[in-house]
Amino acid sequence: MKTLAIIGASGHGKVVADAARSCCLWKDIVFYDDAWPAKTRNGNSDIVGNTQSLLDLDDRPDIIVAIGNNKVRLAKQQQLIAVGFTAATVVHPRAVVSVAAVIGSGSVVMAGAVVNADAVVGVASIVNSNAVVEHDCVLGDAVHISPGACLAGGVIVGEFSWIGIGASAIQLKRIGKNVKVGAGAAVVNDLPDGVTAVGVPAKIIKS
Ligand SMILES: CC(=O)SCCNC(=O)CCNC(=O)[C@H](O)C(C)(C)COP(=O)(O)OP(=O)(O)OC[C@H]1O[C@@H](n2cnc3c(N)ncnc32)[C@H](O)[C@@H]1OP(=O)(O)O
Repeated sequence: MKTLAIIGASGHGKVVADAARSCCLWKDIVFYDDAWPAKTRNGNSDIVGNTQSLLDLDDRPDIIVAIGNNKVRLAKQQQLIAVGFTAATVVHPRAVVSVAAVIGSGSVVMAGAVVNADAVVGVASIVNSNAVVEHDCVLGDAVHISPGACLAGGVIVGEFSWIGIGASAIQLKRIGKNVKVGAGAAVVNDLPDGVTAVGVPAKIIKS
């Protein structure tokens, strides 16, 4: 068994650590954060180094980046993969993921989440607690589906988009890249790249 290094000693990182511990796939789970050595603890866990400390290791752990910002998370994952690290995929044992779904490397699926048949989740993505990604959805890289958000069948979400807590999208809608869907919104129309949409039904408030 290898060690899992979680990069990003954040609240999200704590939840990733809990999910990873529940998987029992790693002998040890440790945090790295560029705020180290000024910051040495994340909740009840030690932060053992920063990115440079990780790069200096001879015995390389698996990595998972737990940085909330979608673009920063993917960039950090790509930086580490480029020098030979392997990005783990963490699926909480109380998530339900279809055998016919694909979860990209470095992505996490939290407790209570459902990813149904033929759904595709890109790399470095977050399917957060109790979120639902229905059958045939296609999520780009570095997407975040917040807790309790629900995507009906066949929804497409572009890279770097963030679906807010408790939001939903009806079937077959296309949500572009770099989109923010506000907490509690209901997406009933396609959304173009780069917009922020809120409300029920979701309306664009920023482009
Ligand atoms: C485990 C975790 O914690 S995961 C994280 C979960 N968190 C979330 O899901 C948060 C989702 N984020 C939101 O909903 C945000 O409010 C966003 C991204 C939609 C908008 O954020 P900002 O771009 O900063 O917009 P801002 O706060 O300036 O609000 C702009 C307007 O939209 C309104 N608004 C913002 N969010 C919403 C919303 N979810 N629903 C309805 N109206 C909203 C504001 O009241 C404001 O209205 P006003 O201009 O009449 O005053």
